[in-house]
Amino acid sequence: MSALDDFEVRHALRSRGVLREFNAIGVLTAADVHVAERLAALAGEEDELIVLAAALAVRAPRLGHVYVDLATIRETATVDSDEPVDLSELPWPQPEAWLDRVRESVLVHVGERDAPDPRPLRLVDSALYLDRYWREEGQVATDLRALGQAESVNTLQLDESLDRLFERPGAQRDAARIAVERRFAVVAGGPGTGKTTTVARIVAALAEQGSELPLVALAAPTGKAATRLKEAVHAEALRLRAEGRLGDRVRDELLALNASTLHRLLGWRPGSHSRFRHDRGNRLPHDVVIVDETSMVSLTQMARLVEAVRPGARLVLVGDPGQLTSIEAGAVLGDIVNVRGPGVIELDVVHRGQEGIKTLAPAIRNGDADAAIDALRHGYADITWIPVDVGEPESLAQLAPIRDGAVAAATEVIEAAKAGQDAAAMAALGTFRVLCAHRRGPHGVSVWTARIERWLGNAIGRGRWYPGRPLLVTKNDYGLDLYNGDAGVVVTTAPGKVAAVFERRGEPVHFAPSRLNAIETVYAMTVHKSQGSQFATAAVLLPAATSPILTRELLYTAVTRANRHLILAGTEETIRAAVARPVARASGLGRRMGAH
Ligand SMILES: Nc1ncnc2c1ncn2[C@@H]1O[C@H](COP(=O)(O)OP(=O)(O)OP(=O)(O)O)[C@@H](O)[C@H]1O
Repeated sequence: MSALDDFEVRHALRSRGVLREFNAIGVLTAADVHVAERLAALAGEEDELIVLAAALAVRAPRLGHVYVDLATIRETATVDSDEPVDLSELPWPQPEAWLDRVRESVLVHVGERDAPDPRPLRLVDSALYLDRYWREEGQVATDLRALGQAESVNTLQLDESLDRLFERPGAQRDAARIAVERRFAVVAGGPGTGKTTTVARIVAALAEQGSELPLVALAAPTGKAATRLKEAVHAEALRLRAEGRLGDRVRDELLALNASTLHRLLGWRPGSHSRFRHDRGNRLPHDVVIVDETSMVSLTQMARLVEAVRPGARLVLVGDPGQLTSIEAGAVLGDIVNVRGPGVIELDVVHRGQEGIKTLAPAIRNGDADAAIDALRHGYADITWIPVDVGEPESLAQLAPIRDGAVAAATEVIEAAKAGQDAAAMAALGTFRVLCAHRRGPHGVSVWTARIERWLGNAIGRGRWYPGRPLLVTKNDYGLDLYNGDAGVVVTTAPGKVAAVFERRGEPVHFAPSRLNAIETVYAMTVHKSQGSQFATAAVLLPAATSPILTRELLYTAVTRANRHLILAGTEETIRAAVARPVARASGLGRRMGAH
């Protein structure tokens, strides 16, 4: 029994009746119960049902929700298990009576009004928030509303810029117009719809507005996404100049742009998760802040960002609201896009990619399971569908395309690594990746990593740092400039010597293996971790249809990781279950921004 299990059991034994049952079945962790009991003890709250409500409010952000809806939690609660678990047997309180008691608690402020005395919980209708999240959500809504005003622009110049920068009218050109005309704009769209291409043209159009060059910040939640954004903007600048659609001055301005992680932009301070150098009292100096991959930005990160944007500056959020949301609480991009405010525009024409994936991805995103199954059955050259449950041992024989692909790609990586060809090894690394929903269990990353290593057999060298070992960084390391999700590979540098190679600004960078802290072998990775990356071939292994992690966003994110070829292993039942289950994150941002 692990220390954690031990703690769970010990805790369950100490807790009181109702909480103990919720803990035992897996709805509440020991930590949820512990925090709620501490809050109650400090305030002298003894009502067990209030402590239960508090523990569910603590649990919510752990699962990505901003609050718990006490009126519906009985129907919506799930536990992370491959097996279906019946939660209806739990002693759920009757919602009306429960809410009446919660409203009276000393732990709880009721309603939207600011209150002088701090209390840890906030109840708005039937939504129970940890006060911190209620404040952050309100702050983001207020700051975005304040930003969302129109700007005075030189319309003649803007028309001229847009006519020159865009070949034809369409959503991309509309997005650029909006981003110049308004201080807050959102450019939403799936992979290959031209979001990054449009960013370059937005900056160009803004630069052409005046003689003063605006100070532009490009940022993304991960280092990898930031690098990609910068490279795409530079490539677009060179292309536009070559086509005679951009002057030298603005081309140079675009080429001088760097991109950073959001953490870096805000001035992350060691030892602090939530405090940054730039905040409401010390705003960012930039005139324009552009954030890519915004679907991965949590409510807390967004709160820190929008308070740091100075009044009068512009904020442009770019991302794909169909993808998985941030690991932490909130579904900020989706909420903002759903409000459909005047600054929001969706790009829907896909300019890149293969026919099959281009047909399958929107079917999933639109929740059309029949169309998704049709696309899989159609026989497109870029899709291989293996309709089996990969958790069943007898399915292995049918998974030969995955074995062949994984072994071929890994062999190429190993050969390049042994020959000391770092760039070639990095390139081969991006040609194939197995993606799983879970980390553990028969459908999980651990089992598949071990399986691929077995398939490779003697091709893998001895020891931990064998040439060709594919690496994944699992924690941000600001000192080394390596970030969670960065992929690298071990390469021979001299006889008997190796280095871990990662890519920085398009160039291979070497690190001594001993300097790396949180690192894993990455023959397979979770779909969550793969967000923001694409692979020539992605082999997606779906979990059982009953897995609570299986959602529409997970399937959509997984299939859109494939650039040229998708191998999808999962039964029709599993695919239909995923498409039918959009992530329903409890979040009040849309309502508080003045939607519906
Ligand atoms: N209007 C257009 N006409 C033709 N090609 C386009 C157009 N817009 C973009 N493209 C091309 O489509 C490809 C994808 O564009 P881009 O990388 O900007 O998309 P994206 O939405 O940022 O996708 P991702 O998020 O996957 O990177 C690029 O090769 C780009 O040059």
